[in-house]
Amino acid sequence: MKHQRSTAQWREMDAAHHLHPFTDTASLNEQGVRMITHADGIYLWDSEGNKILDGMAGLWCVNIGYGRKDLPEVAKRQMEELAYYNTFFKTSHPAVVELSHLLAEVAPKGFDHVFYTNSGSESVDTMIRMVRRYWDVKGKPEKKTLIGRWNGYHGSTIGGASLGGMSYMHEQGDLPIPGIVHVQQPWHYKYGKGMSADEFGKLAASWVEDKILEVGADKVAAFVGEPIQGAGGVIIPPATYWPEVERICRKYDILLVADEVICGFGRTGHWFGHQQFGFTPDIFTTAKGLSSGYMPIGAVFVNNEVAATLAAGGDFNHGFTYSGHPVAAAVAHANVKALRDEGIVAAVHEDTGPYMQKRWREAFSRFEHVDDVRGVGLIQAFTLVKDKASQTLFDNWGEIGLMCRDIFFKHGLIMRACGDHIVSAPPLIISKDQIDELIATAVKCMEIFEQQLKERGLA
Ligand SMILES: Cc1ncc(COP(=O)(O)O)c(CNc2cccc(C(=O)O)c2)c1O
Repeated sequence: MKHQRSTAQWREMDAAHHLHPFTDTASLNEQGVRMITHADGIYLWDSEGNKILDGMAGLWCVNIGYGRKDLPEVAKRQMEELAYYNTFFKTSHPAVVELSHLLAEVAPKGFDHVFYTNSGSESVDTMIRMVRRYWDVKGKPEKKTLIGRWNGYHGSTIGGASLGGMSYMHEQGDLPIPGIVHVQQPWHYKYGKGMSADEFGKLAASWVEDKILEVGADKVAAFVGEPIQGAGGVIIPPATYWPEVERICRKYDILLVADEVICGFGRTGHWFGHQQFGFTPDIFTTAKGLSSGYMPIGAVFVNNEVAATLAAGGDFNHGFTYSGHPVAAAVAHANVKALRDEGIVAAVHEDTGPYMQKRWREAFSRFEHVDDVRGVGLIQAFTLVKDKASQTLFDNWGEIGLMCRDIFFKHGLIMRACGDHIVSAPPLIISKDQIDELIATAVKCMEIFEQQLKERGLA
């Protein structure tokens, strides 16, 4: 597409009008934005013609890869046929019905009902309201408290940001709202020194039981967690953690919610992350991979018992103008159908996922300032450490991570620094050759990074 402006003009206009998310606007406007103009497969191009390997699938969301020809066609046809109608007041439309039917097919058994939103945050806030409504209908209205984890991420709405455990978000806007509490995250490397993975998984799960007893089981509505904490730095719990959390939730009659916004739709090699970890939630929230980012849409999956309970309560007074938006639903349907029928999720499980995990561990375990090299499917990470032998982290958590991320960016590779964790979650269509390309570039960058650490006297 011929662009009518120069990068400089775009930068000037962006600085003049555009407020960016999670951004120090003044600092950004000093340097100017990078204008991403188009993308294909796993690659992006900026307005200067630079080609970039997107090791983060946008924001963990472009599962099907960029540049699909089918999805725009589907959007065009749907927009021409029915660009919008709502799903309030006893109305529906073919696109959202077909999507709902397909989602029930790919969801685990017993999840036949979905509620639609426009984002992960809206899915989380919908879940909060659903959970509290569920207990109202059950005649236990005092069961209102939700338990999340420190360093969990559940979005930026008041509810999502409260349920998340990012203190720097709580400080802005007087969060968390009442009725939301947190337990420590199941980060073995930091909190389980000297313990086996199995032992630490059980210990971390016991923190949930401690919190339930502290609040009072009769007051606790749900426990909410990401199967793998994404924005928190790809914190992968030990195998014993989630089954133990599920046992505890069943013991105290507390709903178990999985936030699958990142882990959902094939990221771990399973359709949903909870299947990777062998637990069954009552509700799970999704967005991102549902449409691969081609259209904003989220969906809350509820099991049949929760659905029946909500239905028994009459009107559930919640919903959005664009809940089940026809174009978003049609695109999501085509996306999910392709993830299934093109064998993309299956390939992550059987082929590219194991390949990535093998190459990732081989490539990064040898670096002096890298430890806890980890991953499953096509979500992987490692932690930058000051001293590997003593498992000592760097001071000023996050500074070193940004330094490392900038080196990747300079060499045409997008990886994410979450604190001093370096994480990657590429589009699920990445080939083995492209995995080799990602790893080779990242290794070169890590060599430069460790050289810079020495030159700056940081290690
Ligand atoms: C687990 C989880 N739950 C909810 C949300 C909120 O989704 P929306 O953004 O669509 O409202 C998320 C989103 N995750 C997310 C969003 C933006 C940036 C980053 C990052 O890692 O930099 C991560 C998420 O990862």
